Amino acid sequence: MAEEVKLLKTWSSLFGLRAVWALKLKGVQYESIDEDLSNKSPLLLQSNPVHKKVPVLLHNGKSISESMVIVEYVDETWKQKYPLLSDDPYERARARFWAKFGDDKGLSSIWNVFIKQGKEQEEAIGEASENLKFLEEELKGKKFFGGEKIGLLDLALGWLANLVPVLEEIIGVKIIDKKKFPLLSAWMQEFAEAPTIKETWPPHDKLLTKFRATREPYLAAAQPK
Ligand SMILES: N[C@@H](CCC(=O)N[C@@H](CS)C(=O)NCC(=O)O)C(=O)O
Repeated sequence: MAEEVKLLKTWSSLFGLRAVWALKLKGVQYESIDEDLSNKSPLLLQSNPVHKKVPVLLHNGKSISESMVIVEYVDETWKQKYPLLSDDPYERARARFWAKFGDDKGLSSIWNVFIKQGKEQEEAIGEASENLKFLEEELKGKKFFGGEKIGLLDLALGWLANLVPVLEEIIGVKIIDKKKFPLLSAWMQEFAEAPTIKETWPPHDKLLTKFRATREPYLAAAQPK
């Protein structure tokens, strides 16, 4: 029986990209369905009734939500090609730990650099740098977080390579400085240049427009009344 694989996402969702990358690295054929998040489809509401968010993977009618859950599901379901996690339980645990760290601490600290200004932004830069130092350390002796090739943790942290240069351009502040974070900077380049990643990278100009608009309400709220 032919498999039915569908992915609900948006063009700009960095979480959605994790699922796209996992499916593409595995060579899984799938139908991509772009959602309008201002008018969510009945399919999205039915398949992710708890969070009502993209991405959602639909595999032979079963729905799987949360990007990193999807990445692991894809890895376990299409085992033969391109394993995303090591066979070693300790390595697997580390990859999952840093993936969670990236979402829990990394993303929010970098987002704060983007939306804050003045002293608050300086504090956020300090916090983001402390978090980035851990990731720089994790890359020692490796080309990718997964070792010689892209693995689960690279997909989890792909937003760093994808989003941070856009945010930096908008605010005119360097968050991942080459001198301070040479390994992370080299990784960002290697990751972005990998064929599967490059072909799915959202257009830079479109991201700039989207994130400029996303920042506007934060700037307006900071204006003295
Ligand atoms: N933790 C979720 C986050 C997903 C998420 O935040 N998706 C956003 C798009 S980037 C969304 O669907 N937002 C719609 C909403 O919040 O109503 C994951 O990893 O999948």
